[in-house]
Amino acid sequence: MTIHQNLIAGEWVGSDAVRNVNPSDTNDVVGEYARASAGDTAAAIAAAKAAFPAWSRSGILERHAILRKTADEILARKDELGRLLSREEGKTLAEGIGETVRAGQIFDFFAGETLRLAGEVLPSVRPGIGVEITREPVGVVGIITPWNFPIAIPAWKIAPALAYGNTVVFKPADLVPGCAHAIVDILVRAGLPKGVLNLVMGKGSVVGQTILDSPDVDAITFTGSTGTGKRVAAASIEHNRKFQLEMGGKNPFVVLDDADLDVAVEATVNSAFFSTGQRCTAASRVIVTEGIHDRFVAAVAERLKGLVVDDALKAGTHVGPVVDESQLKQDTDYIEIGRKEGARLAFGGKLLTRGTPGFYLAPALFTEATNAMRIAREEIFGPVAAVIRVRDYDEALAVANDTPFGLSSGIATTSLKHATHFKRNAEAGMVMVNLPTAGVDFHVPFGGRKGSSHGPREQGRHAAEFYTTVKTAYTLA
Ligand SMILES: NC(=O)C1=CN([C@@H]2O[C@H](COP(=O)(O)OP(=O)(O)OC[C@H]3O[C@@H](n4cnc5c(N)ncnc54)[C@H](OP(=O)(O)O)[C@@H]3O)[C@@H](O)[C@H]2O)C=CC1
Ligand SMILES: O=C(O)CCC(=O)C(=O)O
Repeated sequence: MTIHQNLIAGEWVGSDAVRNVNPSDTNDVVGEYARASAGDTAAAIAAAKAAFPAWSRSGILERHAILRKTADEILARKDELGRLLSREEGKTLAEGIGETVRAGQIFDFFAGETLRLAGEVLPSVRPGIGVEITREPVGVVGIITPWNFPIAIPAWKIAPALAYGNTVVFKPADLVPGCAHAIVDILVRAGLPKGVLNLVMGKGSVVGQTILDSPDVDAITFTGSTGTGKRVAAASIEHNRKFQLEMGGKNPFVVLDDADLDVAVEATVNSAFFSTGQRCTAASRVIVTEGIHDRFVAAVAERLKGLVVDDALKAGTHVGPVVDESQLKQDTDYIEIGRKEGARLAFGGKLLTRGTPGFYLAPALFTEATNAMRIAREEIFGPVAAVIRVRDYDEALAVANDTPFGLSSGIATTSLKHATHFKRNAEAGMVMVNLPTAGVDFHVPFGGRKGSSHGPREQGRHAAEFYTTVKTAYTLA
């Protein structure tokens, strides 16, 4: 089997490789991927540092052409790349192709941003002096990504980093090196100069930690768990570098008595269970007012009965497997915790056997949960949701906001008054009305509040805030 190598200073290197398997069928080896050492990672950082002066001064047309070409190739190969994604991560083929298209659109968007770079010219408060405000690249950006969006998250970090003139050391999650390798290969063939983008696949404790500890990394953008996020923060403060964190969520979806039942059920099932619930924007707390509660729970259970949990690549599968054994254990441990806490398992929650050895779990719906239970407070990151019964809108809003997290939140209602009030008062970075909490646009800001996020927003033109640094220049006329 060919080894997919790391890219350091423009050279594909590495012979120490591991096999990556398909979570739908652990007998299926997706590929062999090189593992970078701490020394390889240091070499990648040095290469990015050496490439920075030239790349930061490169023409915007060159950057535009490379990003545009990358977008075109990703979009042209969406079926093949989407299939690779589903094979290594376990989301369904439709979800894998959808995510690949989103990655192509992100590269396209940031290709356009290179042509829209702008500054400001202002008069000084002192007569006879001019003031210019410009944005400059930050330097070497360390990009550390999770396994749950193996192509979209790397795309929404790599594309703006390069568009604004930074160089990159990219460390993808160990579970999903395939998509990472594929997009780096596309970018290099699109004409990226040597050293501008370096790929270091391997373990977080080795590769990731080397990036965190390096004084030559000027900024780190991270998506993943709260625990690792805190390490990124501590190391970055130590090195006085810029950092941006996207971490967990415990997102609420509120269903009011006046909701359209079909809309509420569809949004809940999508939010909680699609992509196997493995989205930081997934709704895992469904907060339902008394008047609709029983009808709503019955309708959700009915809808869940119709969901096919099976091999991600099979036609007709609605929910693929959990990503690996350790995440499956985390999910089933929490299902047991929920039972012991006194919540009622109204649907699913059992391990499933399919035609291939994979990590299959029936979507689990708890009812009679309270917001104090661990299943309502801690991120599970699987197809597990808890319904919490409340009296009215005011209590629903209070429960929705009673969480250490603040990424996304949603409401199902036909009341303009409640929708408007919820949009203004939900303590979250993103609010959805009659829509799932997950599944966001690629051209607008993405991010949260409280324990979910730190630093400037990702995506859209707001991404410039993290990937550039502002300079104010004064000139005596
Ligand atoms: N909000 C989100 O989008 C996500 C949240 N999670 C949450 O995190 C839990 C665990 O998932 P997991 O993938 O282990 O999350 P991690 O936070 O461990 O992984 C995210 C990234 O950080 C890397 N990493 C791990 N340790 C270090 C370190 N010491 N220094 C630098 N980088 C490091 C990982 O590498 P490697 O893969 O090699 O370990 C990976 O690339 C999930 O169950 C879920 O609750 C997970 C993924 C996404
Ligand atoms: O909901 C989405 O579209 C994005 C979710 C995401 O970025 C995540 O789960 O990490």
